[in-house]
Amino acid sequence: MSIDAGFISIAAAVAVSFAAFLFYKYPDSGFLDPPRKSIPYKKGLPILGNLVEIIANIDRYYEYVCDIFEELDTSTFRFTQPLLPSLTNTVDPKNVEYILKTNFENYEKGPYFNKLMYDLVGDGIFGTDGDVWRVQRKVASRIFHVKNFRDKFTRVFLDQINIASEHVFDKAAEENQVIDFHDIMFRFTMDSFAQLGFSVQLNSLISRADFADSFDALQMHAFKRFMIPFIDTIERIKHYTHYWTERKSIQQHVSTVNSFAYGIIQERRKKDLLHHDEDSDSDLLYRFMTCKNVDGNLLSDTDLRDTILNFIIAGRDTTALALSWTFYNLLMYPEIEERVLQEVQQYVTDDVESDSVRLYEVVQKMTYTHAVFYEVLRLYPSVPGEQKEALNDDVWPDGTQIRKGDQISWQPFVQGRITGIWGADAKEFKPQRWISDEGSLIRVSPYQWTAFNAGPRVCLGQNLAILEAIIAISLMIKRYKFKRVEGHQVIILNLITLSMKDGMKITVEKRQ
Ligand code: HEM
Repeated sequence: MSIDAGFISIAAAVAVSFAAFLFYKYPDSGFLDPPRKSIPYKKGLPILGNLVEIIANIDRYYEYVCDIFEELDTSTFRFTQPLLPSLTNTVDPKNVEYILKTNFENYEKGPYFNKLMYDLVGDGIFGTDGDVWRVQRKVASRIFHVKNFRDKFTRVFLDQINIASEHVFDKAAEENQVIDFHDIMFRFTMDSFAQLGFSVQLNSLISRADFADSFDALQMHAFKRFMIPFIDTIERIKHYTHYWTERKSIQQHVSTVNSFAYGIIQERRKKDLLHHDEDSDSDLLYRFMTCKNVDGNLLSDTDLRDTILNFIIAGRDTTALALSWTFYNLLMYPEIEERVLQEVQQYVTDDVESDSVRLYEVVQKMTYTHAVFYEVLRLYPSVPGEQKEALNDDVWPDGTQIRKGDQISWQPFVQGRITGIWGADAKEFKPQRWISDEGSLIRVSPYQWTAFNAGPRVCLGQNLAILEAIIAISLMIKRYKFKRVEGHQVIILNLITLSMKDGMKITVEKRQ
């Protein structure tokens, strides 16, 4: 035997022994991520753990997680995966309360989350912790007061629905067009938030803004980063090959959203030199342009870009999706649609419809419509899953032992469908469950119904979103009868938000 052949034989024997050792050490879990005694886990492949199954189920990720909770009959379990941090999932409201409130200081978004989301959220409110987060939350919270809700925000929503009526729905009804309701809702919430947050008239309801596609592509990429190792390398290769394809690379999408955000900032800087007006002197952008950061300095354009993009994620996608899933359910259940219509006709009379202050007052009284919206967010929460990082070892109320650096996750989507939490009819759409025998809305613990998050980081726009949704539902249902398009299926698309794969195609009829 030559020296080379001998060397190859030895190397092969070492490799085979090492592989056998890995198979022995990780028979059903990920490399370097063995099971732990205190936490049930989902058995997977040797060395690869759950990685392959997760990738195979990526399009139905939260339904897949729901299946595992049911299969293992547990309220907490771990995935094991090679090359990714340990991930523990829980649906137990006591654990969720502990993570979000009782031991809030121990659970941060953390550097891992921030790194994966950085292209999109930068150092904005969604990706940061500690003082940097606290300052942004305080500044932003200044716009959420009753006077703004009543005198400004309601008017904006009314104006934008009127634009949608004139430019989209009336036209679709007259020309018997098929339109994508999901897309229209994204344009409605985008234009509404741009107007109330940045005093910008985007008019994307009139013609679609190209930045929206880039924004969506970046969200899809960020979601995949949590699930697929080396996704950035794959994207980098695509970046160098994109000249031969039609598709934009991630870097190009980043430039598109950046130009959009910097454009808004430049316009405002120019405008402020020329004149002041009541709206832009008190809006969100103004508050951030005039505040000081933790170092006592005014925010840079990069900080302002992060603010704009974070609030667009917050203000556009979440509410657009909630509205899309609301009409999806109304079209599925005509008897529920009929009850909403009756309530709307009772409260939103023609004179109320043209008076934003009265509209603001009456929508607060519409119990059934609120119940429908809450039920939608129980089964179709706009943010289906959440993730944080443990700063120190910890023990959860159910005894789960968490280690420093672990990623932990709770899923509003899964929590909403668990029979142990909501009863045997958990998966059924029943708005009535939100209404007490006395006819008032039932308050459910925010650690059980986590659609708006809870604790110190509860959604800052919760009341704004509910107001916007109830107004939009009321005006659309009062004016139009939407119809599903035969043969078109609405399919869940899991991103960071709960989207619709091919949108929701509808036709429109005007109501008399
Ligand atoms: C149906 C609509 C909405 C839903 C379901 C929703 C849900 C949520 C959830 C789950 C979070 C926590 C996200 C996380 O920390 O990872 C959140 C945070 C937040 N939301 Fe909303 N949201 C909605 C609408 C809005 C709107 C319209 C705004 C407008 C300003 C908004 C502003 C925010 C902000 C600023 C945060 C960050 C809070 C913080 O970290 O301190 N949201 N929202």
